[in-house]
Amino acid sequence: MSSPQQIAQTFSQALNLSGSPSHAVSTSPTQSYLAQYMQNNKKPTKALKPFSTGDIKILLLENVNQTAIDIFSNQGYQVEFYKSSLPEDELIEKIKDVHAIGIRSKTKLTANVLKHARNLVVIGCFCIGTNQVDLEAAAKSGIAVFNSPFSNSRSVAELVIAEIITLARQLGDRSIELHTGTWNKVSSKCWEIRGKTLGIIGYGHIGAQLSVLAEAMGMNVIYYDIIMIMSLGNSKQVSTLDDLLSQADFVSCHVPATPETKNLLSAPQFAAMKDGSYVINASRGTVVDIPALIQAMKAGKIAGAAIDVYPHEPAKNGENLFSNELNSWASELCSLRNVILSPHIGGSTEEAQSAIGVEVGSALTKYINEGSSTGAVNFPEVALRALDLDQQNTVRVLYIHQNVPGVLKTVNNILSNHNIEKQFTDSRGDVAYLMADISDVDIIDIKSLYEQLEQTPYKIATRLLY
Ligand SMILES: NC(=O)c1ccc[n+]([C@@H]2O[C@H](COP(=O)([O-])OP(=O)(O)OC[C@H]3O[C@@H](n4cnc5c(N)ncnc54)[C@H](O)[C@@H]3O)[C@@H](O)[C@H]2O)c1
Ligand SMILES: O=C(O)CC[C@@H](O)C(=O)O
Repeated sequence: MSSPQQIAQTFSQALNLSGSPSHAVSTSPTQSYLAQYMQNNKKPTKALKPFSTGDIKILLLENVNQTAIDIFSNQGYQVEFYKSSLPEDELIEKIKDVHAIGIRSKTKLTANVLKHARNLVVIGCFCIGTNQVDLEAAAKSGIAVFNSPFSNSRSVAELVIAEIITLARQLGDRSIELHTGTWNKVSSKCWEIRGKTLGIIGYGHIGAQLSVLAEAMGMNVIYYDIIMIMSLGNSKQVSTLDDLLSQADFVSCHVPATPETKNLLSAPQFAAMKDGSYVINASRGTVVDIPALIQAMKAGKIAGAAIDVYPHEPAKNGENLFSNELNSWASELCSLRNVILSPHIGGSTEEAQSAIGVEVGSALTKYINEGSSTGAVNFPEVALRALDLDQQNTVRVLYIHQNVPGVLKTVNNILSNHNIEKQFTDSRGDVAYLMADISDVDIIDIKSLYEQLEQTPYKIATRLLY
């Protein structure tokens, strides 16, 4: 029979974190098991404990809200926080060791950046848009991505209402004039919004909210979307973008950044709009072709525009929009009358940011602690009831793998010496995710289980929670 010292050595090897595979999250619990074992030379009654949350490192960029920092700190995670995004070389350095990263819209998590992330298990986009992340590269590396699908929708819709009125009344110009002392009391080409038609492109969370607010103010609402969507109130879906452009006095974009929505509004679309109509873009900077908009405004076709998002946005506050040579149109746009420019603040309210912090912070915590991927945008959605910590010697197996035949047979064979209490598996594209709670697991089994799962040819990432 092995002496306690021999067993201690075996456990230490199993635990050696420097040699341990990147997705294993376990340190002190097993050490405490070991201590008990060495004292008594018999198995402790409660051998396995959850991994130590103090080992989890989280990198938060772009001034993610305090509510998220509080959630992570309360878990005991190590949190590193930055107000702005980071240049790519610094990001690559920082991302190497962290288990989770929280970003907003500026940080580009490309395949090149992600390939340096040795321990990363999850990405939190503390916003709606996820176009800044290479979602496929993340999934193929076993990294789940979460966002906040609607916590800032109302804030964006309210900003757009403000912009519609501001454009209709040329309020921005009057304010700029009076800031330099010029009194310019005019009513020519200033309108009420009551009775005017708002055309919404993209009738999702934001478009639908906007529709309700606009109707409450007496506007007629039409919308265009690539899918059939139930209209709210008296709004009406039109079947083509041209239908919308030819009828609307105000056109507001609320679509995601996709190859199909790149330059969705460009010269031909501006030409199809009503004379003297207005353009609003608070979606993504790729959706409206700004040089074409400038030409349409100079020609008098478009009477005003409100732009909140840009193709190349500064990385932090204080940086100049004009200094990026890719924004060479910026000074020409600024010289035009009745143009409202805002620095991507559609979702920037206290209410939205704190709700997003709670929502995404909680999703990340659930994924790290329990493996639950419900709500992930790039990943199979898999969840089991929380691991029953009072149950003896139970381990949760999280196994992310290629979606190919034969995996379940192999994995269940590896687990077959244990009681599989519950199991759930699902796939999305090329990636599948299996979660199983197994009991009757001795601490010595854990290393062996881990190694066997890691050696399977389809493995993307393995985590064992206990
Ligand atoms: N300015 C900001 O601060 C801010 C804040 C939040 C969201 N956003 C952006 O707003 C956009 C919309 O957000 P949401 O929450 O309403 O999204 P959503 O997914 O709920 O709705 C988007 C809608 O656009 C439709 N759509 C997609 N492609 C289309 C196309 N080619 N033509 C017409 N319709 C199309 C979809 O079918 C969907 O109904 C996103 O890009 C998001 O990133 C910006
Ligand atoms: O807060 C941000 O940076 C992004 C806001 C918005 O564009 C979103 O996608 O939710």
